[in-house]
Amino acid sequence: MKGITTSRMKTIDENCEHLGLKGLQLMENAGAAIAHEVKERIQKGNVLIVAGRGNNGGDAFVAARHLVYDPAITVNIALIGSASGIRTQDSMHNFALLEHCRIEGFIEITDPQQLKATRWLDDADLIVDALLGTGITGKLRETEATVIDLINDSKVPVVAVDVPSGFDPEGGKFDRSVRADITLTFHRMKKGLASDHAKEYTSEVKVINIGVCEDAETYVGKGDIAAFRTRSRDSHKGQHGRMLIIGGGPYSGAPALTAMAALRTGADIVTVAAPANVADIIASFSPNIIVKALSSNILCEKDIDTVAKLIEGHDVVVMGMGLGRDERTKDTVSKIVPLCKKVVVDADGLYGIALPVPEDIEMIITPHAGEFTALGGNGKEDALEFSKKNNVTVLLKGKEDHISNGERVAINHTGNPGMTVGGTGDVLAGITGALFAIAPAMDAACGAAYINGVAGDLAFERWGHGLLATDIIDMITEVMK
Ligand SMILES: NC(=O)C1=CN([C@@H]2O[C@H](COP(=O)(O)OP(=O)(O)OC[C@H]3O[C@@H](n4cnc5c(N)ncnc54)[C@H](O)[C@@H]3O)[C@@H](O)[C@H]2O)[C@H](O)CC1
Ligand SMILES: [K+]
Repeated sequence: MKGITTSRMKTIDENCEHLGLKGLQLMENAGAAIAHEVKERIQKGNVLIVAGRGNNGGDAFVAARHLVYDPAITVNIALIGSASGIRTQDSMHNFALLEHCRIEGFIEITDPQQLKATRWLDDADLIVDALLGTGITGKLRETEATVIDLINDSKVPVVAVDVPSGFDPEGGKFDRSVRADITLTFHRMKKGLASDHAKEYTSEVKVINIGVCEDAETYVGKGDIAAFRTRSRDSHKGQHGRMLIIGGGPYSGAPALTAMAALRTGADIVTVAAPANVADIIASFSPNIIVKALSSNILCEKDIDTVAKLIEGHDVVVMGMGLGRDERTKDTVSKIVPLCKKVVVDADGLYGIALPVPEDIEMIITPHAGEFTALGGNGKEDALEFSKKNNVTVLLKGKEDHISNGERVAINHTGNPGMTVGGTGDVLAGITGALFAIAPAMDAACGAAYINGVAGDLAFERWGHGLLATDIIDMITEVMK
């Protein structure tokens, strides 16, 4: 079973919040499950909870409240750091409730020797490891590392909360980690726990349902763009994506819309390679767009060397809009795809690609229903199978967009009927390419569908059915705030 990444889990958490399912509710379910597991393992005795200052610790504070309800169980809590340093509201909330419970002993640890001095490790019948969960970042700090060694040296059975503390949820190798008898991981298997070296750190893993509603996982929500909204202060030019658009010919507006949408989504550099007859028109739309004129008035074989050189200097290619469907153009598109690392293909470009996509190319296609059928797709229910079979991420546009990378399907239900106006597909392709330059295909396609739809909804509020594709572009930054 492939596990999910921490960022995917964060997205689900944020989508839960937006659906009205609070983190505190999820924490309560997580903590109750921990308490249940502890009781399965010891009917009576001493439980030592080793807690960190994040939500991993918060889960254990809930478990403590549930456990001490049973007079046969005593609970001692060792918190790494000070209670005033508890980092999250949910964890602090559950810590405060412990004032009203029969907790045997509580200590704030700044020096691991303090834990040794309590002898709680010697007297414990079971340890709940709630030091660190998916919030671990970078090299293990000294206090935590020594406490982990003390836990392992104690030989006391360990129930790990979400992931063994110190273990990398993403599957990398960290220097030290708790060795658990069982790990209770919440909602979905984590990528690291599905890796073959996980066995060294936990004898068993149980996936615990904590009541996440399905739509938080299936529907694309604000959580799906969280990663795109923050920017590190020390960003440098080009870090947020250099995009090459190959478009235009019979049409000139389409690639310009794609370019402006990409810039508004945050792409640093956008170059449009367009047939000579429309190059100046596209350049005239905005000084923000770099335009390279190709050889004639349609994309053709003679342009391949020029395009190949341009591809080298960009992170992602977006191809198709406004190209027209001349046989020479379709043939040239099929020859350009193998030169790309990451490519978004839309509109007329879809008539030139060969499926399945070669393994070494990451492709997102953004067809509407008719284009999907022309590619051999069989309606929105086929998105998962089609993407798996063809090694392509599909953003199938419709009243609800269906997005799949062959592993899962996401549904975007933002957007409105006003968006049938020409050019919205060009805008979507530009947003998709800008995100694809800095994120995996599925995250980029989901994020783009959401941003495009919400920007369209904001434009609808302002202009109703009279909204234009350029209005959607103007709303992109509003959505990404
Ligand atoms: N839907 C869910 O998945 C739920 C998850 N829950 C639990 O939440 C944790 C993740 O919580 P988070 O606050 O993000 O972080 P952690 O508690 O895992 O860790 C942060 C904590 O650890 C310190 N820290 C970070 N890196 C290091 C390091 N290298 N060395 C030492 N210390 C480090 C940091 O300072 C913080 O204090 C998840 O695992 C679940 O257990 C929800 O409660 C339920 C729903
Ligand atoms: K843990």
